Amino acid sequence: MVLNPVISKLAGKLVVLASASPRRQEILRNVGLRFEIVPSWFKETLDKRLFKAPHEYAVETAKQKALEVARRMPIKHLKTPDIVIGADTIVTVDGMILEKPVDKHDAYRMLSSLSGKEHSVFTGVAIILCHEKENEEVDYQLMDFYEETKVKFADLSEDMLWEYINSGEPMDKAGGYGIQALGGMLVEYVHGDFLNVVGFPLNRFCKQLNIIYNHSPPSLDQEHESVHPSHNGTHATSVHTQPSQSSAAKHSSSSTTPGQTHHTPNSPSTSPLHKVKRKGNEGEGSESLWTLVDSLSKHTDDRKAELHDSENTALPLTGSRGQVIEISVTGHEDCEPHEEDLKRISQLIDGFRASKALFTASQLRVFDQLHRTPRAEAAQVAQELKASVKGIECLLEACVSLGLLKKVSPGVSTPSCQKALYENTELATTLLRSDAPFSLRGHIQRCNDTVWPLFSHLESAVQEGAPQHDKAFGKKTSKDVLQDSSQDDKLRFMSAMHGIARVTGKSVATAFDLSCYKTACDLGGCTGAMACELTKAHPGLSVTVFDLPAVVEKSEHFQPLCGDNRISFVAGDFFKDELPKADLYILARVLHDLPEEKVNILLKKIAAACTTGCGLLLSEIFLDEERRGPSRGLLQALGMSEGRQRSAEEYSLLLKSHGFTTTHVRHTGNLLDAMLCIKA
Ligand SMILES: C[S@@+](CC[C@H](N)C(=O)[O-])C[C@H]1O[C@@H](n2cnc3c(N)ncnc32)[C@H](O)[C@@H]1O
Repeated sequence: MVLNPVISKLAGKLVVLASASPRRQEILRNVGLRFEIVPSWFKETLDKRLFKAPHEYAVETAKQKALEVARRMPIKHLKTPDIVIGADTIVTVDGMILEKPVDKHDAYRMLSSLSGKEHSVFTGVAIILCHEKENEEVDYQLMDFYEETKVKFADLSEDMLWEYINSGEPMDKAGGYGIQALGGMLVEYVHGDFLNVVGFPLNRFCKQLNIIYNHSPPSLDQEHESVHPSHNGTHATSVHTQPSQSSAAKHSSSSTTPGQTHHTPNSPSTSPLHKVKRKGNEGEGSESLWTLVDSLSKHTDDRKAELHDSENTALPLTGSRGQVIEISVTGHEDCEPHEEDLKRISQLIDGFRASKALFTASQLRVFDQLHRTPRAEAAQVAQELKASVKGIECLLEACVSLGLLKKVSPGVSTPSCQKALYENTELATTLLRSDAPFSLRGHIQRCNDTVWPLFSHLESAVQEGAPQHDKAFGKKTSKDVLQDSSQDDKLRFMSAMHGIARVTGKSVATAFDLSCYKTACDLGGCTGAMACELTKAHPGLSVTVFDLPAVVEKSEHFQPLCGDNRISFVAGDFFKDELPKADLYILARVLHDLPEEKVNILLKKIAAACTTGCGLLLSEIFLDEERRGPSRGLLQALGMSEGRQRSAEEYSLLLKSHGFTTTHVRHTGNLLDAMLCIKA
């Protein structure tokens, strides 16, 4: 077994995986490799047309990813890794390279092109060894390889395709499928390394590591080892003793950004900072390839220039194996931030101002006032709202810039001294007026009154690992805040829930065919907004809204919502009381807020109340598998006291542990996603 000796050689070394893919992380973790994860900033934007074969593209992308991290770490993280691993997986069919789909239609295009056919999955892997020298320069040596696996898909019907796409699984996967999960059902056969399809060719990687650590790599002064073609045809290399330039290197040099000077032997550098040569030389029996990639000074002056390179630039490092490559890196240039990055960061910095401007306008009822009296001057609005003209003028202008209000220019015939007039945008009319059917005013108020104070103590919340209810409200937990709240506060809470349920209810209620169910029970159904959408969408369904007595008592404030006599309210505590009988239970925005033990108590109770075939409709924000988004879920988690946000897969596993099988997952595109599970 090649792995164990390699693992022990890696002990104590800083191994870095330049990939955020949880699948790659899992594969490597499962074999006991200890590593840090530093996702690469290199964007996968190399021009595919410039590569003769698809695997060259995958290998080049893997190299660029690994190199970007290897070069960034000494500068940004102030530590030099010993080894950086980069990988890129692509799917090819009919001469096309398929990466990750950008949206559902792209996923459809990809999956339908794979239907009934054999395709290839290539993973390019780059291993970069970093050698820190005494003068604080870092030298990099590169080894790369790729693995090909053939996969055949069954014929996929339209229904199957869409069902799979709507599961959300295709979105972050090369070729639009994940063989290790639901996508496995689409596959007829796999020829080659299965893990290569998952995202990392482990077997081949271990062999390469074995070559690195059990045959010592060449010193930088030595001639470098060369490669032989591998037996499985996945890796064809040749040995060159003469300098030559590969097509990939030629092409990628054309993508060099202004300010950089990357040179191949055919275009020597005029002012190289580092000039590095690699010589090809055949080494008997060896399978390794070493490329001296680059030297990078850690001195401060050079850092700026190197950062500039490291952001997302395709460096023409190597061509095909065994060729002489020269690289020169110009330094001492100012690192200009990208325009996009500046926009993004200033949006984030100003985000709190925008939120607070919206909260204030909503609180002062600016949108209600402009609905009553559209096209009003700031002074008029100020007078009605009993606020200062100066303050209201600033607020109205800010709201215009945020797209909440429109500023109507005085007409041509009106005197130029006439003041600007303000009116609601459509967004304000639909969502911000307090009497709009889909008003989010209650939710906005709650954000202002409850979330804002909590977030102003975020630093201590993060330091202590707990939200700061005591600092913000003088109460211990969110439950205490709710319990001790006045009748008005309770109504406000319900109004906040109501707004979100109104805007999301239809997407959730229509996400699945529920025609087989006759009775539903919405546990924690609050004002009955979801029940209303469910009865509208499913004419044969009656819904019981089950909530705490204090909530049910006040539900009449929100009635009649849709005047349907198929909706009834039952007061109770779902942890203590018997649950109303139903053949479909609904849990919308309940589980994420509960501590694990309470989640299990509740699910156990529901499972006990269910007979076989009984449904459970869950509606929550589903995080993506890698927990990289959506940010509204992750930001919400920052202020949560007891619960946790989960991915669809995590919910699915949780429900499975209580005897429910997930049949459908819908990323609705609305604020909440949905999952339908059946009691097995
Ligand atoms: C976050 S709100 C969600 C409301 C609604 N499902 C929605 O999506 O808009 C949680 C709801 O669960 C209710 N709830 C909390 N604890 C409960 C309990 N022990 N028994 C019954 N309902 C409860 C709350 O009163 C509240 O209406």
